[in-house]
Amino acid sequence: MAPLVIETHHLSHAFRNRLVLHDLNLQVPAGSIFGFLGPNGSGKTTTIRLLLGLIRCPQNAIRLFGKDSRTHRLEILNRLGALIESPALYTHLSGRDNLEVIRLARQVDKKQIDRVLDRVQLSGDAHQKVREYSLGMRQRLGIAMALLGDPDLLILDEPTNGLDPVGIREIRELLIELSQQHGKTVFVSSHLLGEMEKIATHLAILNEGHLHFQGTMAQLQHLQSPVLSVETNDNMAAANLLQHAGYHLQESDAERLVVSISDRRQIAAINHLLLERGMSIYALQMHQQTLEDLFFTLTSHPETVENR
Ligand SMILES: Nc1ncnc2c1ncn2[C@@H]1O[C@H](COP(=O)(O)OP(=O)(O)OP(=O)(O)O)[C@@H](O)[C@H]1O
Repeated sequence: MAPLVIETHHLSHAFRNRLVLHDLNLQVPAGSIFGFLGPNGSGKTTTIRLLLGLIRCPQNAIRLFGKDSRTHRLEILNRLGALIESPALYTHLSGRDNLEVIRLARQVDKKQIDRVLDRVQLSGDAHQKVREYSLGMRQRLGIAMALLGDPDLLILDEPTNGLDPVGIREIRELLIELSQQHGKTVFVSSHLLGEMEKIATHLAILNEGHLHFQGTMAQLQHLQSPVLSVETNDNMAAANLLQHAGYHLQESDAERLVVSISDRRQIAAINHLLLERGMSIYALQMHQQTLEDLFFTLTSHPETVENR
C-alpha cells in the first residue's frame, strides 16, 4: 500500500461546545485523488482548515507526510498547496502579476510562474487582467497559486463551486493530469458525488461530522446492492408487511416502495408474501442501486450499509 500522506487520528472539533466533527480517522494514500464528499454543513471545510493548521488541533491528531502537524508545521506547509473555495485575487492585476505576489511571499523561484501557468493552461491569458477572467479561469489561477513551490499535496475545498459545465470539466481534467502525470496527491472536497465519481480513486463520505465510508471507488461500488421497486394496490400496507418480515425499505410512500434485496430469490419470496396477504401486484422490478442512491443511503440511513 502507498504511504499515507494525510492521517487523522480520532480527530474531533467543536465550535462553542457544539461538536461538528466526530472522531475522524482519515487515511489518504500518496498519489490518490481523494474525494472528500459530504452535504453542505457536514464538516468538510472545518476538516480542511484543521489539516492546514488554520484551526488548532490537538497534538497527534493529524499527521501529514508522516509528521505531526503541530510540531512540523513549516516543513509540512512547504510541501502542500491549498485552495479554499474561491482564491483571493487582485482583479486589477494580470494573472501573471497575481502569481508574482504569491511567489514573492513564498520565496519561490521565478521560473515556476511559467511552469504553473502552463500546467493550468493559462499561459496565453497570463497578461490579461483578472477582472476579465471567467470564473473557471480564476479557479485555475487559484490552483496555479497553490502549485507554486511544486507541492506534493494539493488540498482543494470545493474547487468547482459555481462553475459552468465547461469550467467543471477543465478543473476535472487538470486534477487528473496533476495526479497521473505529475504524481501529486490531490485531496478535494465536494458535495457532488457525480463529479467525484469521474475523477476520484478514493473517497470518504462525511455526514454531520461522522465518517460513513472511506475506501477506494471499487470498494464503494461493491456496497451497491440491488433494489426492488414494488407496486401494489396498497403500497403502504405492503410496506408494513415487508418491514415486519424484516426487509429494509429504502423508500416507502403511497407512490413508491423500494426494498433492498440481497439476491433474486428474495423477489420470489416478496411476491409470495404479498400474494398470500391478498394484495394485487402491479409491478416488481429489480435494478442496481446507482452510486447516487448509495450516497443518499449512506448520508441518510448509514446503519443499513455500514456493517456490510
Ligand atoms: N467558525 C464557525 N463557528 C461556528 N460554527 C461553525 C463555524 N464554521 C463552521 N461551523 C459549523 O460547523 C458545521 C460544519 O461546517 P463546514 O463549513 O465545515 O461544513 P462543509 O461541509 O464545509 O459545508 P459547505 O459545503 O456548506 O461549505 C456547520 O454546522 C457550520 O455551521
